[in-house]
Amino acid sequence: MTTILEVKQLSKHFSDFCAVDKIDFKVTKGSCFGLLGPNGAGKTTTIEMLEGILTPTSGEILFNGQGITREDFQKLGIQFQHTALQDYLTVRETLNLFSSFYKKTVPIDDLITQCQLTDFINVDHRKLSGGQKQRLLLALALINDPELIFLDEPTTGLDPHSRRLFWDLVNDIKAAGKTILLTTHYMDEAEYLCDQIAIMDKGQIIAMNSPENLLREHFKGSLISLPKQNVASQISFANAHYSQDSVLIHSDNTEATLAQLLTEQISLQGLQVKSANLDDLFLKLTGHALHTNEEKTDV
Ligand SMILES: Nc1ncnc2c1ncn2[C@@H]1O[C@H](COP(=O)(O)OP(=O)(O)OP(=O)(O)O)[C@@H](O)[C@H]1O
Repeated sequence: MTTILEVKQLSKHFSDFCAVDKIDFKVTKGSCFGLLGPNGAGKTTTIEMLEGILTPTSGEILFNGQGITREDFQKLGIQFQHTALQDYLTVRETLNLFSSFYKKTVPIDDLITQCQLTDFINVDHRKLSGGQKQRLLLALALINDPELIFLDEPTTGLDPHSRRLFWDLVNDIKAAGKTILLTTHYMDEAEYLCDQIAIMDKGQIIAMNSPENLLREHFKGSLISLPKQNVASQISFANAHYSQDSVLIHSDNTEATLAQLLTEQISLQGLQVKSANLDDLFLKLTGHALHTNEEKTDV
């Protein structure tokens, strides 16, 4: 497996604030690599250094084994969280305009088909829905036939149908041999799309592996979820995490844990035994949930 991108001890400080703190990772050619984490974790700062938008405070970025150069930046495709597009242009005119910025481009009609924009080519881009706009931004990121494509939180705010459609497009791009680096704070998106993920929190990478291996590594048994109101006081289990509405117990022996709950006269109403997902992993690793300010209590 060939490494297309390697990051060594990369850091970014804004004055005395450390937004990215000595991170290391490698991205394999043809894979989808995910940077995951809550708001403020340092994901955008990281990819903006990789894209050449921000200058790192320290560390190295290697592209195809060599220090990344200005020419290499031409081989990247970037879908920003917010891209300012020229007003009054249709979808096709916008694609034509961006196409004129590059020496090497792919045929616009191919991009229109690939990104499912056929029905909107003559529509002013300002009239597109959220999902349609994201597909246009994806087409713009692909216009220079890039080797490596950065997608910065591409499905934030989209409805479930539009997200699914976008995920299918990303998988098609990967199947065509392109490499994708994606940031997201949706764990299900990372689980669905990414071959490798790095979980970031407070500027650091706190776990990195394939989603399956991460879950296997950190959750040996089952995950028992109980509504919080069933538990009057803190229960005497190791590995109990309190989230907003529930108590999660990581159990190596489901039967024994259920027996203990009954012994402690805790109601099993609403109890679920489930497989752990990446949200559960984030809670376990950091003590706080990805989307709310929740607290963990180990008792
Ligand atoms: N130009 C800047 N000056 C000062 N602080 C900054 C600057 N840019 C980012 N930060 C801070 O660095 C931290 C990381 O921000 P960053 O945008 O990289 O996070 P993120 O993980 O991408 O979050 P989000 O999901 O909200 O986009 C945040 O605390 C942010 O306030």
